[in-house]
Amino acid sequence: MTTRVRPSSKRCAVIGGSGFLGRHLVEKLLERGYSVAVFDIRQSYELPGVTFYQGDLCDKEALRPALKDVPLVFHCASPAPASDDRALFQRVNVQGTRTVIQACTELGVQKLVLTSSASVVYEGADIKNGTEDIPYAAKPMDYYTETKIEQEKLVLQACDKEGGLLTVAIRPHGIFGPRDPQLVPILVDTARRGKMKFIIGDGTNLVDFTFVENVVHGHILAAEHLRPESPLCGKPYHITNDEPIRFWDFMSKVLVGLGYAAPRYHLPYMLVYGLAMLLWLLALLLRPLVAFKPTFTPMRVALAGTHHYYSCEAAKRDMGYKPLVSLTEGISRTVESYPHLRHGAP
Ligand SMILES: NC(=O)C1=CN([C@@H]2O[C@H](COP(=O)(O)OP(=O)(O)OC[C@H]3O[C@@H](n4cnc5c(N)ncnc54)[C@H](O)[C@@H]3O)[C@@H](O)[C@H]2O)C=CC1
Ligand SMILES: CC(C)CCC[C@@H](C)[C@H]1CC[C@H]2C3=C(CC[C@]12C)[C@@]1(C)CCC(=O)C[C@@H]1CC3
Repeated sequence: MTTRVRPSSKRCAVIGGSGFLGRHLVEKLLERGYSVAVFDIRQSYELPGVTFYQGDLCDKEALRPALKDVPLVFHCASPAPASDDRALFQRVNVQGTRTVIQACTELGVQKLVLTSSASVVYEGADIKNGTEDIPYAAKPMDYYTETKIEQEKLVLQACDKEGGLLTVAIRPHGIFGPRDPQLVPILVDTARRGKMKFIIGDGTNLVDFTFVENVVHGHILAAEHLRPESPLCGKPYHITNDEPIRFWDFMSKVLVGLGYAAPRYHLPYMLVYGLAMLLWLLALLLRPLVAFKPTFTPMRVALAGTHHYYSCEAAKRDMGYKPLVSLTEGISRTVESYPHLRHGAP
């Protein structure tokens, strides 16, 4: 007779746990008494209570030891959204997620919490207080979004209430906070190159930016409320700060907090969007000869010039979600965490 070890309910695995969100999630899980297995293609830190497994999530054999005897798995790995490598996105976000689901099923994992993205419904037009029933983007604006849609569908369809794997997807938007590798660093780099003088459009567009600890809180609540009888099974949930802010006010607060000037001069949205499209095409055509990556991609220009904020009422109703850190507090903690990016820092 073979005896299966009953997994401790305070054990979990975080795929992508070396990343920005993943590490914040791991730290909070440890605080809450979980022991954590981190699976990632790279190891970026060491912490007591964490066992690291280094490997590619597309490789089921590599995944197995990390997910063995673990009842709860968080999947928050993805290639960086700024990449334009379509094959990589397909391989990791789509094929890799299939592999994760198979491994979870074979190993008897009970719950899988996916980090999806609110951008799965965004295609460049305004979204105001968007709810989870908005259809997926019919024309995703980039490969990242295209594959996040496929990934979310795969995970939600894998939900099996009859004793199998339970799944839920968290859709954060505009995550920011200490150690974020993209939003603040890209913003500061653009400012240092003298390109953050302009406001794209009239500057009144409202957007969600979500402090990383609130995103973590949403993930843990989702995991703890996911049961066969709960409404969470097979559903996506927006997790935001519930404080939409003008895109350009947020950018200005971060820039000014770090000692840079706030953008002042307005440029027409359609003009900048057209230029971004042109640059993107040029980069594509010239790729065999020269590699250049425009800062102002069509996706970024659209995000900077349209409304995109989402309702988190469903998360409040079904899992008792409430943001723990306000936008003002989140911005000030973020700014303080980047002394090396301050204006004039060596
Ligand atoms: N940063 C943001 O504003 C938003 C992020 N998200 C989602 O949140 C999740 C986490 O994003 P971040 O922490 O910002 O990114 P990140 O780049 O800091 O972390 C992603 C992690 O995934 C790992 N990874 C990538 N490919 C892998 C592979 N083949 N095998 C194993 N590990 C692999 C990376 O090494 C990295 O540690 C992603 O799923 C992303 O789509 C969703 C909405 C907004
Ligand atoms: C150059 C400037 C116009 C903009 C600089 C800031 C941007 C780098 C960020 C502003 C909104 C951010 C954002 C994302 C990445 C970084 C920004 C474009 C995501 C695309 C990250 C992945 C997601 O799932 C959605 C995010 C939306 C907001």
